[in-house]
Amino acid sequence: MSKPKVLITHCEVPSSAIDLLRTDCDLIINDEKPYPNIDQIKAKAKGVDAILWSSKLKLNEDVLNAAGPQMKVVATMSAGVDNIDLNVLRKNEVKLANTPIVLNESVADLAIGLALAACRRFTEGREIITSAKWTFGPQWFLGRDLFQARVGIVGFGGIGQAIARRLKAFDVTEIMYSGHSEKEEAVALGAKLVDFQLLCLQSDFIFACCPLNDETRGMFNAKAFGWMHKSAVFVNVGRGELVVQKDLVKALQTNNLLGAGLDVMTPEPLPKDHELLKLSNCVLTPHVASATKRTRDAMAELCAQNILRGLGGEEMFTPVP
Ligand SMILES: O=CC(=O)O
Repeated sequence: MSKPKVLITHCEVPSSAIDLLRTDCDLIINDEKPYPNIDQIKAKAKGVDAILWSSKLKLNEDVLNAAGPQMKVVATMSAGVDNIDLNVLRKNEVKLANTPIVLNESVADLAIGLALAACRRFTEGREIITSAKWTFGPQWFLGRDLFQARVGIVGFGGIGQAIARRLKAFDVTEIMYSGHSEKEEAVALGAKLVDFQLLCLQSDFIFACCPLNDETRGMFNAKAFGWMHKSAVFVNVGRGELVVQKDLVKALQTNNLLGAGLDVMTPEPLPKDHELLKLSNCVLTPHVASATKRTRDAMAELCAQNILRGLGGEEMFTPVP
């Protein structure tokens, strides 16, 4: 019996995942560097039974059509599925799995890193050194503490909770979160459900880590930044489109926020002359919150296991409903 064909959309998917798939599947691996475009992916997708999708590109009807009706399983190497047309997958009875949970700790680490980098003014500090403006004074270059701060977490899923666990070690005064319903896990973390406006009004640090969907797109807009106080720090490890970016730029330019730490932005990659890069009170990382060796290996292996289970007709470990 012939083996199922699996397309791996990026040649740098960790080898431990490739090894898991290799025995039972014929693999087609995209080898374009640094990453393939959609036409290159579509060309290789023809006739495959499953795809390990390691790409920020849109997985839509075109891709499914290019693959053909036999294609029944997609495993995306990401927690977010906002680049995947879920309706089209559903309509074509294609099973989808993502990689939640395994990346929570790495993303939470980076979120805390960005919060500290923003509140202690890392970007500005480096600029001061490189422009030979380093001086000294008891009031010079003051930042704010995460210690004893009030913190708001928007999106209290696995990542939000991992951030909250780290915040306990910083002795924060209060952890608030917003969302649709009270989370059981919040009790042990001493986190309190509040509405989004109150969270913005009362938090010294605001962490955005919710999924991007029609409800959350653009929720951090001029109004929300207006609710935040001038000494607040905004951190985004969710998706750039959660934010109306021009409103954030304005809030930072006018010092209506102390600072921002962003792992995600719009567009990605960000052009090198973008406004965000001109702001001393903004710390940026290039969408790498899950980019540690351990986590990327775990994400890839989970994708491989999901593909094997999906192709074998078993329940996948982390199906997207
Ligand atoms: O952004 C990264 C992810 O969704 O895993």
